[in-house]
Order: sequence, then C-alpha cells, then structure tokens
Amino acid sequence: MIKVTCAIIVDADGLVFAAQRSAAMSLPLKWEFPGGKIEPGETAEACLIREIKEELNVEVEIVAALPANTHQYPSVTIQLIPFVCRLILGEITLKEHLDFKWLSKDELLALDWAEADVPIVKYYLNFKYD
Ligand SMILES: Nc1nc2c([nH]c(=O)n2[C@@H]2O[C@H](COP(=O)(O)OP(=O)(O)OP(=O)(O)O)[C@@H](O)[C@H]2O)c(=O)[nH]1
Repeated sequence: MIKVTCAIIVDADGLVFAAQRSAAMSLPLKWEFPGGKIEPGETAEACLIREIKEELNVEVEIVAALPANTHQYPSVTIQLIPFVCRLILGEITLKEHLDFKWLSKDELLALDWAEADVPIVKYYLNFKYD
C-alpha cells in the first residue's frame, strides 16, 4: 500500500483549493488535493510540506489532520492522508498540475475527483473547526 498525503488548503473566506491532474499523470484530468507519496523515513507532515512546496511553490501550515482513506485502484492501493492547511507564504504557481480552482463547500462535490478523494471531500464538508 502506498501512503500519500494531501492538503486541503483553505483560504480566509473558507474557499478550498483543488488541483487538476495533467493528461500525462496517472488518473489524467481528475481533480485532487495536492500532495504526494511519503518517502522512507519521512513523517506524513514533513511529506505534505515538501510536496506542497514542490508542486505549488508555497508554504503551508497544518491546521488539522483528518482520517485517512484507503482506496483500491485497479493497479494500486493507496492510503490517502489528508491535512487541512493554511497558506503562510508565497503565491501559488502550478508546477505539475494542469489547472486549479478555489471552491466553496457547495461547489466541492461537483468536481470530477480522483476516487480516493471522494470520502475525504465528504468528511471535510461535515468537519467543523475553529
Ligand atoms: N497527491 C495526490 N495523489 C492522489 C490523490 N488522490 C489519489 O488517488 N492520488 C493518487 O495517489 C498517488 C500519489 O502520488 P503522486 O502524486 O506522488 O503521484 P505521481 O503522479 O507522482 O505518481 P504516479 O505516477 O505513481 O501516479 C497517485 O497514484 C495519485 O493518483 C490526491 O488527492 N492527491
């Protein structure tokens, strides 16, 4: 099983950042939360900060950890580990993704999410935090 962290980046108005995978990536054109695979010896939190810097060229801080979701794709099983985050430094530049959107909670579920993300989106929609 591959462990993958992902960031639910929320802005001051409560909008959530979603990124679209490029045609060249696996799960082409699906929407996801940015992130990536945990490297050997790395914590989930360190992985998240590293991946967000690599993919979006910004620094985030973690606000909350949400429950992981294990999902079996036809060729791979992943454990997707989500963190609610805030941007603390920089402006988002897409290094790998095709597109991005900032979405209100009402708009989130309508995106064509990677399958592993759907339970996480639903969990987030019911999640309350200060
Ligand atoms: N980063 C990220 N990956 C996700 C999400 N949902 C989901 O199923 N994945 C899958 O988890 C894996 C994450 O690895 P990655 O982001 O480092 O993927 P990659 O394109 O570099 O590697 P790959 O070629 O193995 O897909 C991919 O297989 C990706 O399809 C998500 O919300 N964020």
